[in-house]
Amino acid sequence: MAIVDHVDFAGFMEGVKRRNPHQPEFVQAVQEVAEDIFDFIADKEEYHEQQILRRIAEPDRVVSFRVCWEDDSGCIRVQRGWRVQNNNAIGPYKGGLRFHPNVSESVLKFLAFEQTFKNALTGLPMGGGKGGANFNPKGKSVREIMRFCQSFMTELYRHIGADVDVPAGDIGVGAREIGYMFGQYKRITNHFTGVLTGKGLEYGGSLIRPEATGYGAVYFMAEMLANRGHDLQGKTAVISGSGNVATHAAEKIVHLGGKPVTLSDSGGFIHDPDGLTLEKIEWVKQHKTHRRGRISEYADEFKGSTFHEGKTPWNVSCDVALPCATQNELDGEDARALVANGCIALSEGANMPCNLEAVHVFKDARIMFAPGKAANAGGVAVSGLEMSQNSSRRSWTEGELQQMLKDIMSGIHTRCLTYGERGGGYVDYVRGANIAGFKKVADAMLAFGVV
Ligand SMILES: NC(=O)C1=CN([C@@H]2O[C@H](COP(=O)(O)OP(=O)(O)OC[C@H]3O[C@@H](n4cnc5c(N)ncnc54)[C@H](O)[C@@H]3O)[C@@H](O)[C@H]2O)C=CC1
Ligand SMILES: O=C(O)CCC(=O)C(=O)O
Repeated sequence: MAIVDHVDFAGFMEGVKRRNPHQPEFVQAVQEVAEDIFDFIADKEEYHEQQILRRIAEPDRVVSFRVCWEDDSGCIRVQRGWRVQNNNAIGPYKGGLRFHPNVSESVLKFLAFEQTFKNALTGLPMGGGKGGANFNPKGKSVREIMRFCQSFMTELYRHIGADVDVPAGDIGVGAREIGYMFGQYKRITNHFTGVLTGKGLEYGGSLIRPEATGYGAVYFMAEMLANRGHDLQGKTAVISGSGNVATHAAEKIVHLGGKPVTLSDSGGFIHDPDGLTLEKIEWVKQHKTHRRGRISEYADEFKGSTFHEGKTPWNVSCDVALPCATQNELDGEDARALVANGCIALSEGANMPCNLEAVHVFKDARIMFAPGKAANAGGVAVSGLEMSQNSSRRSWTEGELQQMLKDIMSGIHTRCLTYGERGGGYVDYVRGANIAGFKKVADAMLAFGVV
């Protein structure tokens, strides 16, 4: 007879905090999931007996390594790199790489943990991982970026592989950085395999991967609205960030008849009451990816818009909101302001942009709230499709991929409904996403026994 450790939610979280001291982001991500899972597994003995949640909340491994590189003045710089391989129960580890000064083991563990549930929700066979370095690309020359990427891959290459772990981009890592890293992987190993996604189209990349996360977050928003008899036509959207996810979310809002009115970066936000058009969004894309400029310059370029230094856009009145910058960028006070100003739906383009208090405010107000693990899964889903195209040595057309992305986002929405419907038309998407993602990974783990 097995000894079943029926630890309660408080005891479980106490253990997570004790085992992961000084890792607030990781503890926050585990708590958000555990709040729902404890309720779900209350009468499911095998999940307790096999300690499934405890095992998912302990990464399979965390690899940390030194990254040395030489700057343009000949000085040697030393950074720390990581790859967190959280769980590969349903497929090879999969998740992005982040280069940002605030990257830490805690941030990457939270992202790899979230990624495990997100990837399961897509319905594709991908486990969860995440990596990166505390490297600040801001102000670095192109040569410095290249040397850093090469040095990073010189260590990372031994831990990854097309059937082992397949990284991609995230904050600070776009097509340029993926190119430098793929080139270095190929040079070291002499293997041309689908070891990274987000690659250029010339060397194995997939159409619509750059657009997929932002478009997917808006498709998910449209699914939630449709479920309550609404659509995006004529809706004002407040968006944060001005990178890959934010600009493509703004673009899709325009395609679907909505009006995005804000974007932001770490310096502040711009407000354009007339709405960002496709031309204005293209200017932002060029400004950020090629000129590497600040969002404040938008207000100099486009009459009628204003820049708000050091502020976030959550006090601007809107119908829908898409936080697409970074974790914990929206707190309880911001959430109350959004609800008071008439926001009816929020879709998290970024990973964990809303803190726990904000999530509770949205749930209490019963607005439509899509957590990142459901809403921003379009990016990793198209990465999964890039892996399929690489393995089968073929390329799907843009039309085929657009349809697959839409179908995947719609499938995620349906999976959320299965466990999230709470009566009276209200759907708790956080609960729905957590339980649907957990169940798939947990059932695979049960099949493997104690490993
Ligand atoms: N790129 C992808 O496919 C996916 C990205 N995500 C998440 O979306 C978010 C944005 O990622 P990307 O757009 O890819 O990165 P990016 O590097 O293209 O853009 C990041 C944006 O966030 C802004 N930002 C960074 N720190 C900030 C801060 N402290 N305050 C305000 N703004 C800040 C930057 O100025 C930039 O506009 C991240 O949370 C990322 O993990 C999630 C799923 C997939
Ligand atoms: O495409 C991928 O593998 C990475 C996506 C990612 O990092 C994320 O979903 O947060």
